[in-house]
Amino acid sequence: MSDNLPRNYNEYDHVPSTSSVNTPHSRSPEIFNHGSIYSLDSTNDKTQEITRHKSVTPSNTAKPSALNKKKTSKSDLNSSGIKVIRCSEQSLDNVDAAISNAENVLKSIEKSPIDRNTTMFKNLCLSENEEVCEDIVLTGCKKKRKKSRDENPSIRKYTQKVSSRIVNNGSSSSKMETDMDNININSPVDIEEESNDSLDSTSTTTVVPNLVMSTPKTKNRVKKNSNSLLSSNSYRDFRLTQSKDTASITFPSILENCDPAYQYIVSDRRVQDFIRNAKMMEPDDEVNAYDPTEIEEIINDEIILGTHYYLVKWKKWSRGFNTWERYGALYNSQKLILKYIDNKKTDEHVNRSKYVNGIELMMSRKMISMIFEIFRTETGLCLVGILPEVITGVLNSHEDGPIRKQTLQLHSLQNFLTSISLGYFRQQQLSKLQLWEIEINAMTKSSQIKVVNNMDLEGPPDFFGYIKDYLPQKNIIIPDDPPIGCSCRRNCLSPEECCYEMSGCLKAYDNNKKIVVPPGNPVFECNKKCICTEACPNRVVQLGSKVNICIYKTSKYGWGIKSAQDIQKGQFVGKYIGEIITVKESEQRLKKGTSSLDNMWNLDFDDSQNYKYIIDGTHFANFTYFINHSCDANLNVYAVWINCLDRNLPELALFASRDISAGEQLTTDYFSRCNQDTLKKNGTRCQCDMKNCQGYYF
Ligand SMILES: C[S@@+](CC[C@H](N)C(=O)[O-])C[C@H]1O[C@@H](n2cnc3c(N)ncnc32)[C@H](O)[C@@H]1O
Repeated sequence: MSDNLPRNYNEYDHVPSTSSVNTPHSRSPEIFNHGSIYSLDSTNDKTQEITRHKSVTPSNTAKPSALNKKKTSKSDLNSSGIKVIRCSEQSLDNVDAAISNAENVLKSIEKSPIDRNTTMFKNLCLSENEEVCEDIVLTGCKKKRKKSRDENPSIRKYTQKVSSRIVNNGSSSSKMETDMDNININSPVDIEEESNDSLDSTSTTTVVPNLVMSTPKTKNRVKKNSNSLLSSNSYRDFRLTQSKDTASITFPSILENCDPAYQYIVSDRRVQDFIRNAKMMEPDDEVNAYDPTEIEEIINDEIILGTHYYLVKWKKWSRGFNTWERYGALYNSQKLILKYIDNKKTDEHVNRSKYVNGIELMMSRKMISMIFEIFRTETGLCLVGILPEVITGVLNSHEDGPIRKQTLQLHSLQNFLTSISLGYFRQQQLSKLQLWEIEINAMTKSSQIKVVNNMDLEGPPDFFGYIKDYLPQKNIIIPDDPPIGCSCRRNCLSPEECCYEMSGCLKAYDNNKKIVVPPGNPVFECNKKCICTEACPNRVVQLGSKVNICIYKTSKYGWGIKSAQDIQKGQFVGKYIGEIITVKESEQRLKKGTSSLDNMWNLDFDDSQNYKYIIDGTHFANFTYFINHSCDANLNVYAVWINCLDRNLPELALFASRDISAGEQLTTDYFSRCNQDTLKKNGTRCQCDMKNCQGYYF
């Protein structure tokens, strides 16, 4: 989103608006005219829980895992603190096999760079890594003191250390101990396989109400092939058993969740040297220099063997994927280099220490892309499995033999190790995505959300706080006490004067809870003062979405969402939420550039001139944050009132505008929510590729 930061803040009238969905025939609900509603002395006591994702912290990634530390005796350590395993004859055979396989891979890359045959990588796998993978186990329920709502911070920061995240409150119980003991997180290889599972739409909708997640204190080795928390199945089981209790789950740190072989490789100084030298093999390619618009910042430089390298932070790639690039590859990015040099003069120390996390990829982005292509398969990305002792053998082997052979070996090794390193990063990425998925699902009541990135190595989006309800600015109160409700018979199936009628509006839903009124009609659901139950057809948005969705990386415009099941026309899909801020505050945020226009909606359903509030989803939102624009969108937006009857504070609900098949991307029409007059002047190029694509959106 960083490239789409606000344009001139005077374009403020582009902020998505709900007024545009208000048809000329619809009118403000009568209930709005009861002045008393607006002077209700209700307080907004909704303390909601928020998880905030941040990218992995330098200290997390730089530290060797506890796992390795435990297994390594002092005498085994070499200068880099890594256990060195002497090669047996068999290992040396493996070494030869490794090198010849690496060479085959190299040849295949050269011959057919687009060939994504997985067997190349299967060949590269010298042995199954099951034996060396430490499975990580959930430690089972520890009786935790119940936390009151007041104790819970309203905004919690998510770090990869996963420090004590309270997902919900409740009483503790010993029942959990037995249930939880069977839940574990499998090896990364298992995770990779499971990451491509599709969501089962028939899965349970039971919520995890009381869950405390914490950093690992103990780690047990568990049986191979045991259930993985990270698989959809065990996750569902887990959710089913924990309905009333407080559970303690020990999460592995990201590093610990990686195959030790990978950790071993990327932290070995000699391996780093190999990879570093691999850069020297690339041509100094000024013709194909990178497009500077892809680069966010240059953050470090180093001279290696007489060649000047720059550490590049790429737009839309997290810092873990900073790469070292030769000057030639940055030929068109002179301005960025100058800017870096300028910054360096003024703030060298901060600049240098800011991003360095010890395991930056010591290779160019081109090399990453090339090797990354080999990892990619039809169904996702595959990984290399390898034993640490094999790597040791490979590393040691190049020291003997004739020079020509050594050179060849070195060449193969460089590529081989680069591939392995990428596998390591893939593991890290998958772990991060899975942890984020768990966090999101713990906050999502009735549906399941899957997170998938098979496009590149990026982890969860940075700086994104996941919330489940509006987050009002400090001085804004969202009333939660409607003055009136209906008393229709048969759960409103025989309406006398149902809520929508009292409000002078149309009946929005049919008896199957599908929306039937066109966009622009206000929706009045039954509220807490009504006598009807949840089965009432006029209670839909308030019960939460039942649609399983997948947040995934698209090939064209970053993250998006797609349906993980078939959706029927009129079905409720989700609420657009974010911070509720005043118009003035939104102007300031846009001016300062701290919020993005792309993520703002005016709450101007009732009055497009004098509305008070804006939803700002830039920093806090739910999955709807990722909805992309399409000129042929399949979701419509409606303003819905439930327990808050303030005309300025409707909920924004998304409903399917047609039948949608599983796997289809879910989109809205950004046009429908902004001032059409100035569109062309300020439009952003649209890449929806629909037949009716207008070529741009606001
Ligand atoms: C509300 S965000 C949607 C999530 C976003 N794709 C992401 O990765 O965070 C809107 C941004 O997505 C991208 N986007 C959405 N729809 C698009 C479209 N039809 N064509 C091009 N870019 C689009 C633009 O970068 C836009 O600023």
